[in-house]
Amino acid sequence: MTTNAIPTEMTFFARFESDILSGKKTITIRDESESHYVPGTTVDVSTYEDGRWFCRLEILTVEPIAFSDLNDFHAQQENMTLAELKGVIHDIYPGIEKLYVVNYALVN
Ligand SMILES: CC(=O)Nc1ccn([C@@H]2O[C@H](CO)[C@@H](O)[C@H]2O)c(=O)n1
Repeated sequence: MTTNAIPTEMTFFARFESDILSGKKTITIRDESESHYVPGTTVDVSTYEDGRWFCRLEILTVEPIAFSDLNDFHAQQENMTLAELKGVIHDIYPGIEKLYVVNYALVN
Protein backbone atom coordinates (compact mmCIF):
# COMPACT_ATOMS: atom_id res chain seq x y z
CA MET A 1 0.00 0.00 0.00
CA THR A 2 1.21 3.50 -0.75
CA THR A 3 0.21 6.71 0.95
CA ASN A 4 0.16 10.10 -0.70
CA ALA A 5 1.27 13.11 1.27
CA ILE A 6 -1.04 16.09 1.51
CA PRO A 7 0.29 18.82 -0.79
CA THR A 8 1.73 21.86 0.98
CA GLU A 9 2.77 23.86 -2.07
CA MET A 10 1.08 25.28 -5.17
CA THR A 11 2.45 27.19 -8.14
CA PHE A 12 0.78 29.78 -10.36
CA PHE A 13 1.92 31.48 -13.52
CA ALA A 14 3.39 34.81 -12.44
CA ARG A 15 0.86 36.76 -14.49
CA PHE A 16 -1.85 35.76 -11.99
CA GLU A 17 0.00 36.92 -8.88
CA SER A 18 -1.61 40.38 -8.64
CA ASP A 19 -5.15 39.04 -9.12
CA ILE A 20 -4.57 36.47 -6.36
CA LEU A 21 -3.09 39.00 -3.94
CA SER A 22 -5.90 41.51 -4.57
CA GLY A 23 -8.58 38.87 -4.06
CA LYS A 24 -9.92 39.15 -7.64
CA LYS A 25 -9.04 35.52 -8.43
CA THR A 26 -10.43 33.07 -5.88
CA ILE A 27 -10.30 29.74 -7.71
CA THR A 28 -7.90 27.76 -9.83
CA ILE A 29 -8.78 24.91 -12.14
CA ARG A 30 -6.37 21.98 -12.23
CA ASP A 31 -6.14 18.49 -13.63
CA GLU A 32 -6.25 15.20 -11.73
CA SER A 33 -2.54 15.34 -10.86
CA GLU A 34 -3.15 18.57 -8.94
CA SER A 35 -6.51 17.64 -7.42
CA HIS A 36 -5.22 16.31 -4.12
CA TYR A 37 -5.34 19.53 -2.13
CA VAL A 38 -7.21 19.12 1.15
CA PRO A 39 -9.84 21.58 2.43
CA GLY A 40 -8.74 23.20 5.68
CA THR A 41 -5.04 22.91 4.88
CA THR A 42 -2.74 25.78 3.91
CA VAL A 43 -0.31 25.82 1.00
CA ASP A 44 2.73 27.97 0.24
CA VAL A 45 2.31 29.62 -3.14
CA SER A 46 5.11 30.51 -5.53
CA THR A 47 5.50 31.46 -9.17
CA TYR A 48 5.81 28.61 -11.64
CA GLU A 49 8.47 30.38 -13.68
CA ASP A 50 11.05 31.15 -11.00
CA GLY A 51 9.76 29.60 -7.79
CA ARG A 52 9.37 32.95 -6.02
CA TRP A 53 7.13 32.60 -2.91
CA PHE A 54 4.35 35.19 -2.80
CA CYS A 55 1.59 34.11 -0.40
CA ARG A 56 -0.13 31.39 1.56
CA LEU A 57 -3.59 30.13 0.63
CA GLU A 58 -6.10 28.14 2.65
CA ILE A 59 -7.78 25.46 0.57
CA LEU A 60 -11.56 25.82 0.98
CA THR A 61 -13.02 23.25 -1.44
CA VAL A 62 -11.91 20.93 -4.25
CA GLU A 63 -14.69 19.87 -6.63
CA PRO A 64 -14.69 18.05 -9.96
CA ILE A 65 -15.78 19.99 -13.03
CA ALA A 66 -16.01 18.95 -16.66
CA PHE A 67 -14.39 21.35 -19.12
CA SER A 68 -17.73 21.51 -20.97
CA ASP A 69 -19.53 22.54 -17.75
CA LEU A 70 -17.37 25.62 -17.09
CA ASN A 71 -19.63 28.65 -16.85
CA ASP A 72 -19.65 32.41 -16.29
CA PHE A 73 -19.49 31.98 -12.52
CA HIS A 74 -16.17 30.14 -12.81
CA ALA A 75 -14.91 32.85 -15.15
CA GLN A 76 -15.98 35.57 -12.72
CA GLN A 77 -14.06 33.84 -9.93
CA GLU A 78 -11.00 33.78 -12.24
CA ASN A 79 -11.44 37.48 -13.11
CA MET A 80 -11.76 36.52 -16.80
CA THR A 81 -14.41 36.09 -19.43
CA LEU A 82 -15.55 32.52 -20.01
CA ALA A 83 -13.87 32.56 -23.45
CA GLU A 84 -10.59 33.70 -21.88
CA LEU A 85 -10.81 31.04 -19.17
CA LYS A 86 -11.50 28.26 -21.65
CA GLY A 87 -8.58 29.46 -23.78
CA VAL A 88 -6.21 29.50 -20.80
CA ILE A 89 -7.25 26.03 -19.67
CA HIS A 90 -7.06 24.68 -23.20
CA ASP A 91 -3.47 25.96 -23.42
CA ILE A 92 -2.43 24.45 -20.05
CA TYR A 93 -4.42 21.20 -20.24
CA PRO A 94 -5.10 20.49 -23.92
CA GLY A 95 -7.84 17.94 -24.46
CA ILE A 96 -8.44 17.30 -20.73
CA GLU A 97 -12.16 17.12 -19.91
CA LYS A 98 -11.95 16.03 -16.27
CA LEU A 99 -10.84 18.99 -14.16
CA TYR A 100 -11.09 20.22 -10.57
CA VAL A 101 -12.07 23.61 -9.16
CA VAL A 102 -9.92 24.55 -6.19
CA ASN A 103 -11.45 27.39 -4.16
CA TYR A 104 -9.05 29.16 -1.80
CA ALA A 105 -8.70 32.15 0.53
CA LEU A 106 -5.68 34.32 1.21
CA VAL A 107 -4.01 33.71 4.57
CA ASN A 108 -2.67 36.85 6.23
C1 LIG B 1 2.15 24.48 -12.90
C2 LIG B 1 1.20 25.57 -12.76
O1 LIG B 1 1.56 26.59 -12.23
N1 LIG B 1 -0.04 25.36 -13.27
C3 LIG B 1 -1.05 26.29 -13.31
C4 LIG B 1 -2.31 25.84 -13.69
C5 LIG B 1 -3.34 26.73 -13.73
N2 LIG B 1 -3.12 28.03 -13.43
C6 LIG B 1 -4.24 28.97 -13.49
O2 LIG B 1 -5.41 28.47 -12.87
C7 LIG B 1 -6.56 28.87 -13.62
C8 LIG B 1 -7.30 27.73 -14.24
O3 LIG B 1 -6.47 26.79 -14.75
C9 LIG B 1 -6.10 29.80 -14.63
O4 LIG B 1 -6.10 31.06 -14.06
C10 LIG B 1 -4.71 29.22 -14.87
O5 LIG B 1 -3.89 30.05 -15.53
C11 LIG B 1 -1.86 28.48 -13.06
O6 LIG B 1 -1.65 29.68 -12.78
N3 LIG B 1 -0.85 27.59 -13.00
